[in-house]
Amino acid sequence: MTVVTLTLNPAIDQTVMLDRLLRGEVHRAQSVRRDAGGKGINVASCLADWGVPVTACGILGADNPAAFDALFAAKPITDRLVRVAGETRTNIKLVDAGETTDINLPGPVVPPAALAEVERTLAEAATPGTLVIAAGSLPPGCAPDHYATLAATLSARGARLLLDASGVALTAALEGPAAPYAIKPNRRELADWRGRPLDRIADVAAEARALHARGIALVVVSMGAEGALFLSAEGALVARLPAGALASTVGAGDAMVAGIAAALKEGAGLERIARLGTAFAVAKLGRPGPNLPERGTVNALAHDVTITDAGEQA
Ligand SMILES: Nc1ncnc2c1ncn2[C@@H]1O[C@H](COP(=O)(O)OP(=O)(O)OP(=O)(O)O)[C@@H](O)[C@H]1O
Ligand SMILES: O=P(O)(O)OC[C@@]1(O)O[C@H](CO)[C@@H](O)[C@@H]1O
Repeated sequence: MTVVTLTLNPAIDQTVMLDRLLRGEVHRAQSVRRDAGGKGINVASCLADWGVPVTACGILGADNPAAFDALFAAKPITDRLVRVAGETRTNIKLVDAGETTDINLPGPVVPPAALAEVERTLAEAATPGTLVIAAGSLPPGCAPDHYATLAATLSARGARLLLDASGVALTAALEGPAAPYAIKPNRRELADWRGRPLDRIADVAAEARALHARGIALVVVSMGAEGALFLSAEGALVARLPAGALASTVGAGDAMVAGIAAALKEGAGLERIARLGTAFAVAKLGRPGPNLPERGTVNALAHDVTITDAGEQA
């Protein structure tokens, strides 16, 4: 199974470590780092660390590609990103006491010709049987139903879409004519879409079941420190693993998506998907940037994941 990521709104993540974040105050940062990012890029980076070669499609600003060029030189990621005039956005991540405050910029306007070029490269890469992981916000210039259209195109081509989106892009995809193969919203994104709080895990499971009934084969809802719910035709599980020291929570959800994709590539069932997704996420939490430790460490974490039946949750 070939794996392709689609990142239409990548970012350079500028992570600033602070002792304590105080609104309105002057802060002296402990340290700062810059990583090539954006959800699909982070997924590609984690998959590459696990040993899965991946093709990265999408958009990149032509004026500041250095961090991305370095990532693609260091890891087995085939760069099929379409260059557009201007800069890739820089997103600010303020980390204090393990908590992250995100300031995400809108990103540059993407011209229609560039989007058409992305469609061409994606059509070449997404042969039948391919898993396409579309992740992150849509840039200005992109139609809000872009992912909904993509779900239909890929399904007609015999490729599968794993979608990690939020807001109107997620709503359009969930309510469009073709269901994505899999989705990974976080709990808040799912609650925003549903228009009601999902305070109990039973509420999350009920929404996931309803989405599965609409044709989404695999529904994963990440819930931060509470773990994640995994639901498919095989059943509904909650997977949890306590994290050690948190280096940065940025991209934990993307690492989980990478773990899900790695398990799908193995042809795994729901429990292995839940174990590997959780292990990737927790492994990433211990490191800054979209990076995993070596395979043995991730496998040991996967072994330690606690799996419970979602029906047993309050
Ligand atoms: N503090 C934590 N302790 C243990 N596991 C965690 C913690 N934070 C995140 N995780 C793991 O990482 C997974 C993904 O985290 P989260 O739900 O925050 O995703 P997200 O909101 O999509 O993140 P992001 O957008 O930053 O990538 C969780 O389902 C859980 O398995
Ligand atoms: O603005 P979006 O596209 O929703 O999210 C972008 C982003 O926050 O997602 C990644 C973490 O998941 C970061 O690398 C990046 O800055």
